[in-house]
Amino acid sequence: LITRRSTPPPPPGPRRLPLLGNILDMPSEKEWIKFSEWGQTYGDISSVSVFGQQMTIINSAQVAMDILDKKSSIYSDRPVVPMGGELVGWKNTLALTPYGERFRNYRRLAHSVFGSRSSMAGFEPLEETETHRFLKRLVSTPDGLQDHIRKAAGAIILRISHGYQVQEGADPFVTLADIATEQFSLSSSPGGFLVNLIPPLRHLPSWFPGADFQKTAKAWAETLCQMVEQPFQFVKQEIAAGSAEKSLVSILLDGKTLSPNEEFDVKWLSASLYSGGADTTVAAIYAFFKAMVLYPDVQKKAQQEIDAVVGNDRLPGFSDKHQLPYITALALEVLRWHSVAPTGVPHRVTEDDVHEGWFLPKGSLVITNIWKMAHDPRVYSNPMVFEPDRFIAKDGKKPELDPRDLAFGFGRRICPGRDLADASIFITCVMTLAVFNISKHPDGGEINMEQTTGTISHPSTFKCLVQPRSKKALEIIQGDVRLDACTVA
Ligand code: HEM
Repeated sequence: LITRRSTPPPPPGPRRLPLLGNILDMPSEKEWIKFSEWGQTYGDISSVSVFGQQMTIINSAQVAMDILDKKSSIYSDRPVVPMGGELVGWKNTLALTPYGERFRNYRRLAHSVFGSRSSMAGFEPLEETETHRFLKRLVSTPDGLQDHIRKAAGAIILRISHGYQVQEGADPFVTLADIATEQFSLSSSPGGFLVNLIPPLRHLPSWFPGADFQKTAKAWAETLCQMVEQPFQFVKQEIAAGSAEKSLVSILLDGKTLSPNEEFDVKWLSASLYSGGADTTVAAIYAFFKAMVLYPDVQKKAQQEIDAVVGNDRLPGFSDKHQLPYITALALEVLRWHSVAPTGVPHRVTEDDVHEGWFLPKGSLVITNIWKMAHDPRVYSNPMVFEPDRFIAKDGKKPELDPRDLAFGFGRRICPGRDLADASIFITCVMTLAVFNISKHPDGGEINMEQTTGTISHPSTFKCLVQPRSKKALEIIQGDVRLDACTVA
């Protein structure tokens, strides 16, 4: 007699066809919309099967915490990405590195340098300096808003990771990193390369018909290598010359003799910050500008708070934050209103698990629908509206859920740059609003809440006017940039 222990069912979801599973149900873009519909139909935890692989979709922050935080020891691996991860080599960066020894080391190192609010405080002068430079670029060429945001985000990350100060105009490291990041995005998308859907293809030699991707992989691996190597060598030279600014790399290298393995970790971890932190911050800051165009009353209220607390004869800084509750709430609302990483980054389960009666097999993926969590009417009132007041307790009403509890992901893979992102968003909002008015461009047309598809999603492009608030504001922008060296304890 054969007794078979029956396996519990997978979480509910659209009907799976024999062989095909749910391939035909899968959205080709903006997955978060379809995933939200499945949430409505099947509940906060649902699942589909694609090429025999189960994908469990979580539509509520509470469920994500119950699974990814509380059972983090088995929910912290990443999927294998044949093209981007294996062939091009991005699996050496933190975001794609498998759960294991190297992963733990990366996280430990990252935490030691900027993993807490207090360690981040050492980078605040640098954030203020780079943001002031951003204001200067903006006043001289307001039409270049998107480029200026990108430059400022890259400048902050490269200073924190490598103590490198970007050049005005085209900067070689920023250009290189942006090319590599674009190649990452292309090489990790499931639809972009067949080898990502049919992994055994990765063993085809490059001369084989249809295996052109091998040549592309080689070229992109070279770009990635340059992106990792060049800034790292820069720090080594600076240390040798005695002129290194404090940065993640200089702190971890200075005065120590590292084994090749340890050096590998410092090198790849530092490069991981740019790919994880530049484009994400850009998307959030651009969303801030869009929100200010769409919500002039919010802008006015924010400026009134700055004027009352800071006055009009200096730029605000981090030291003013505790007196600026509305701006603090506004920065949180930026994070909630526009989901930078709408479907997070997939986690991979390393052991069979049963959650509330549903089966999540070893090797299956878990996707967090962060967009839905941030726009869930059960959690946020009028979720599509930009409304900072939701985060301020008033008349006995408690503030709504802090979006930092969901926007940065979950469990042991939670974004290690969250305090840095938080700081960058706050300082850009407050410094910009202190000296600029942001308004609709006369030939800007209709502005909507559209956002681009992809792991990192940007607000759709729009035109706006960015004008100094007064003559005095212009003087402040054009004043000297405080050149505080970074003071990392
Ligand atoms: C608004 C800005 C940002 C948002 C919304 C954001 C969001 C996220 C999310 C959702 C994840 C995936 C978490 C998970 O797997 O559950 C993540 C991972 C990551 N983020 Fe961020 N992030 C931001 C800024 C940054 C910054 C500034 C840095 C670097 C300094 C950074 C570095 C990383 C890295 C390296 C990972 C991979 C972590 C791992 O796999 O262990 N991020 N981020």
